Amino acid sequence: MKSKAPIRVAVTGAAGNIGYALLFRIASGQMFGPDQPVALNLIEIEPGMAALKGVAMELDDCAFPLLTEIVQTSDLAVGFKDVDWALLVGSVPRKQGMERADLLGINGKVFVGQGKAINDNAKPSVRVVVVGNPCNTNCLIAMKSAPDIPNNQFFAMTRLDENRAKTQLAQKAGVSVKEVSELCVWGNHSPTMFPDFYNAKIGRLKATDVITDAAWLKDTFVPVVGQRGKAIIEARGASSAASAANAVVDTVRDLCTPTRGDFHSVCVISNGEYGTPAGLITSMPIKVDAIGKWRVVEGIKLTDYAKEKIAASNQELLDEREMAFGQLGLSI
Ligand SMILES: NC(=O)c1ccc[n+]([C@@H]2O[C@H](COP(=O)([O-])OP(=O)(O)OC[C@H]3O[C@@H](n4cnc5c(N)ncnc54)[C@H](O)[C@@H]3O)[C@@H](O)[C@H]2O)c1
Repeated sequence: MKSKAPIRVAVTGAAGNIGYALLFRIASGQMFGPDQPVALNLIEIEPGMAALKGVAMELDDCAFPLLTEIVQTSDLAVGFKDVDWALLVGSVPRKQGMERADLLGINGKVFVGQGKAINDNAKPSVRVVVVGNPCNTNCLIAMKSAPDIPNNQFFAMTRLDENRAKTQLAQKAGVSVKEVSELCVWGNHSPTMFPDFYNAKIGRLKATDVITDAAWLKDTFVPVVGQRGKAIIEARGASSAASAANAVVDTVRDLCTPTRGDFHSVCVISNGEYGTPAGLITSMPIKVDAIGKWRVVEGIKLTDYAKEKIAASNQELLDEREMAFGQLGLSI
């Protein structure tokens, strides 16, 4: 049988913690399937190139049958050349004394450059998933900087938040996590996100009929999910890496696969669905149809409490956009 043409995947921040947990899963076939060859374009900034060489050596040493090529570069034009997917993981971390606005401005510049390079070098069908924080606003900036690439090919990641939320509900209910479905995380990938427990299901039941402790849902579950990243840093001394990489695999795989059953949370361009401000990259429930086109799931009923929480998270995104776009001279 003739083998398929490789899918070319660019990963920025490839020598970082998430990169180290992600690349081996892509190369082993967990993202695109066991018969789909992949080529990896690994992108780092200059100081990361030596470590990247070591990562590439380890990829070689795995002798992955599906891995056809490894490109190592700090040149964005080379890194994004002809890619089918651009996974934007690298990002400048917030340092002590740095204001949120400073972080938005510094990363904003990075994502302007990456957006332009994707626009000019990637395949027109490229799909872009932003992981590096603040991922929603970084994604919006990359999207604005890539005017030739349709807006619906840009995504930011809240799947880790969804996975975290599902496990919290499963553990509270004493059931397997596979029993938990229809749990959308709405809004910004930040502590303001809202994991919608009202519409979640546990088995065939409403989650709120299984977990009847409303105070726990509002006052423990929601903040635990929102603060989980911080709790991991406190426990591990480093931020979530393997679980974040796992969520990247989940996100891309589910964007490539027609959805059977449950929807998933992905930050996408809003067209005003559910009252979200149009033009933002915000997290909503997504399904993919038989020809691979994604759409926001319609008809979900939101409680007033949920609407309030989602509006607050989207307001944070509007504020981030204003701060970042002002500094970068981008227009809304
Ligand atoms: N969306 C999510 O759910 C989620 C979850 C966890 C982490 N994150 C974010 O993912 C990002 C990466 O996390 P990590 O733990 O791998 O960080 P890390 O610091 O271990 O690695 C980041 C890597 O990116 C590289 N880098 C920095 N700027 C770059 C640029 N302009 N181009 C290419 N490479 C660049 C660095 O050299 C470094 O190797 C962080 O912003 C983190 O906050 C997001």
